[in-house]
Amino acid sequence: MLSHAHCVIHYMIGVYFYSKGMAQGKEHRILDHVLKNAVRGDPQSVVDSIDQYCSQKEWAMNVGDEKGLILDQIVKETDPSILLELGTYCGYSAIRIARLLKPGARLLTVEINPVHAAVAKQMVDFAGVQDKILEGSTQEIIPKLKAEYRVEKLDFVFIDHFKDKYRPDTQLLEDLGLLRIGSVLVADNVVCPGSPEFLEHVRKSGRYDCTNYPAHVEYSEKLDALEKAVFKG
Ligand SMILES: C[S@@+](CC[C@H](N)C(=O)[O-])C[C@H]1O[C@@H](n2cnc3c(N)ncnc32)[C@H](O)[C@@H]1O
Ligand SMILES: [Mg+2]
Repeated sequence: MLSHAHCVIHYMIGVYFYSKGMAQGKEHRILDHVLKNAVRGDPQSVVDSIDQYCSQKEWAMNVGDEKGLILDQIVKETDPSILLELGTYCGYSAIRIARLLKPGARLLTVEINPVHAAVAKQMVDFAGVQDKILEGSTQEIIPKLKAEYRVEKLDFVFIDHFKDKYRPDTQLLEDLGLLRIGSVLVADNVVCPGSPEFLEHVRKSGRYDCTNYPAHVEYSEKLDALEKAVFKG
């Protein structure tokens, strides 16, 4: 059994680490790195700074620089006005996409974890982009997009949250009439960890034109891919 002295020592060690910021999670350490090293109002420097930290210090589940370049290319080709992201995490991909958007375009991004959403809000604010972070689950927020967030149809959707939610959330977007002919869905991690039900749906339902973009898991050499699925109606 721990003696009282042990407990006091434990507590003092805890206070020491907390005061040094070491009790914070990885997401706060990524944010601290950005706040110290990137330039306020410069989204490219925020993206670069996150990539630098996560490739050199601590791995994190941002889409990353390699798949990010493919994502950039698809966003540029699509030139979207209304965008939805499923899974914000620290805001990396939301900032990456936002830096390519024309004035007046709107990106809404949904995050279920309040710690991630809070970090992303500070990251987006520091980067100086206009992304709107909606805190809650995609299943709860997607049905509110039309009435509460003035979304008629989505031009672009980046799907990067829990892999078993890719297919039901895609079907929810279809059922609620949020997709138009030509809406572009881009799904991350379709190889690793993979989302086979989603791939089967977009490739076999006859409702999408699909393209696969092989790449690697962020900050690693493990194989992964993005899937682009263009809605045909
Ligand atoms: C892979 S990370 C997103 C990375 C981000 N797109 C990027 O590239 O910077 C997945 C995020 O989705 C969130 N998430 C998982 N399931 C969700 C759901 N059903 N609704 C909203 N967010 C969800 C997780 O909390 C996590 O922060
Ligand atoms: Mg991902």
